[in-house]
Amino acid sequence: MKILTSSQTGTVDRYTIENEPIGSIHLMERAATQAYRWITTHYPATSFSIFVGPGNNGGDALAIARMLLEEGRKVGVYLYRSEKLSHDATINLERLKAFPSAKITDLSKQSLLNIKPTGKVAIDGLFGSGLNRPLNERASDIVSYINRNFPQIISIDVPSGLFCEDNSHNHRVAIVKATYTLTFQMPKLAFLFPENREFIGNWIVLPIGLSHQKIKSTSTPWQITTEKEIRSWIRPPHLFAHKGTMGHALLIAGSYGKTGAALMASRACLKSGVGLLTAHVPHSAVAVMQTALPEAMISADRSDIIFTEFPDLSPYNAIGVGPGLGTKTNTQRALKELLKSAQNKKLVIDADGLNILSENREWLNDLPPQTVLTPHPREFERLSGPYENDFQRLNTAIEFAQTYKVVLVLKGAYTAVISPEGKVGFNPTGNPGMATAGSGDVLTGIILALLANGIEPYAAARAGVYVHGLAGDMAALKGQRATIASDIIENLGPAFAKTTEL
Ligand SMILES: NC(=O)C1=CN([C@@H]2O[C@H](COP(=O)(O)OP(=O)(O)OC[C@H]3O[C@@H](n4cnc5c(N)ncnc54)[C@H](OP(=O)(O)O)[C@@H]3O)[C@@H](O)[C@H]2O)[C@@H](O)CC1
Ligand SMILES: [K+]
Repeated sequence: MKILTSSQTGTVDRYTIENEPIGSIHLMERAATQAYRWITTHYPATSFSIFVGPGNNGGDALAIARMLLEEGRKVGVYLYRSEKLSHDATINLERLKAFPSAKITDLSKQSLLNIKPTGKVAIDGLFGSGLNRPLNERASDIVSYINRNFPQIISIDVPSGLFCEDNSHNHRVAIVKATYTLTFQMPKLAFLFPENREFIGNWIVLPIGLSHQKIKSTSTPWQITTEKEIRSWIRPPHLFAHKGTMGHALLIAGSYGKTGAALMASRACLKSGVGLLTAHVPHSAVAVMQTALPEAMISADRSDIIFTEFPDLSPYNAIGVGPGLGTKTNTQRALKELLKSAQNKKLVIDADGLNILSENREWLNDLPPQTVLTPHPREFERLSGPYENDFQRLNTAIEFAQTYKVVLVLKGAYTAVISPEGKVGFNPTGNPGMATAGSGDVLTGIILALLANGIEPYAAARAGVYVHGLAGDMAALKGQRATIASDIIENLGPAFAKTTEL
């Protein structure tokens, strides 16, 4: 699913109006109807305070108010800047006034202290995608009033005061904190940044029939990964598949006390459809690995406790390196050698592999093209330097992927997978229960398997992140809090089946 900027959405909006053809007032009616239906389904017998701004976001809110009145609900309508309403909002205000029961308060003529709220749920239609500057004092006061006085807030299209993309220079105190955001047609980029979570609450996309053709032809670097895409990348094993056609992966992982990382990444890799897996581990871990995971072949390091050397790479289609490695000098040296020798291999680097890279940033220039790096936010900060907010972090990450020609997996809620060309695939699956020890090792194992299968690195990373999240969601059905990495691994079978086989 594409994510467009607010100005691109405006273009699609105008195109739809001209080409469907549909009057803008009818498009507003369609949007308001969708929101009204959602609201009445989820709030069957509630009264509402409806806050209305000067633009078409306000127009939507006025139409919703009328629909609720028609149904016999009690609503109070609170108008901000009634003297300056948009054309379609004016039409909807007139339509609303036709209802004798309409209770309309003009906020420009009232102190907020004298306002009596109607019910406990606010509908926020102050500003939407047309916000073009941070809110002034009066508008900020209204936003604070809403945030303070209503335990539940439903924002129409966008929480008022939030810009759809860049909020670097915004006043964060002047943004509505929605319980639900009912957004039209496509999510907005700002919804995917963890720092905006307190404003957006749960977001729901309501389709309003904007031109598919125009959306398709509008180019954007931002996508949300869909199951349909995953299916096109991962095919179920064909009838004549054998372990040779599914690839041979090499995983370099573990150090004394961290054999678990090697074990979890290996198990996840095997459970993700690799043909053969060789795990290279410190000598002392061999017995544990062979006992716990008889399906893996083992390559033993001459060191008992850390990674210091690697086997001949020619048998392997893909290499994963990093989980539980430690950052000892000899390990660093071995990693440097590995990067040199793996120039024509598919490679995924995680955890301590990334920490070693951040201590030796010049090595980034020597990574094999399209290497997959999977940092969590702190690891990325160590690699790229500090950033001030999530929007800036995304831009830094895009630049980073382009500069070093790598696939960057920026882990977190809505993990962003960035291609060397700067395309971004946000991931919709997963839950907070997955922030648990070993979860990253599991992801490395999955991506390694898909790389060994021969899937292109950008697709392998997006698919890996998606299936990892889905397996985590399935595990969380038995309790988010109790989810551990092994539960994610156990659910890889059903998660792959759902996305690629059923
Ligand atoms: N996408 C679609 O297809 C559809 C979109 N629809 C809906 O339309 C919404 C977009 O409507 P929109 O463009 O009229 O903008 P909106 O957000 O209402 O605000 C603009 C107004 O606010 C003002 N203003 C701006 N910043 C301000 C500030 N800081 N402080 C004070 N004022 C400020 C600005 O005034 P000005 O800049 O001229 O002073 C202008 O008057 C969209 O979110 C969705 O809800 C649906 O109806 C149908 C289909
Ligand atoms: K709004």
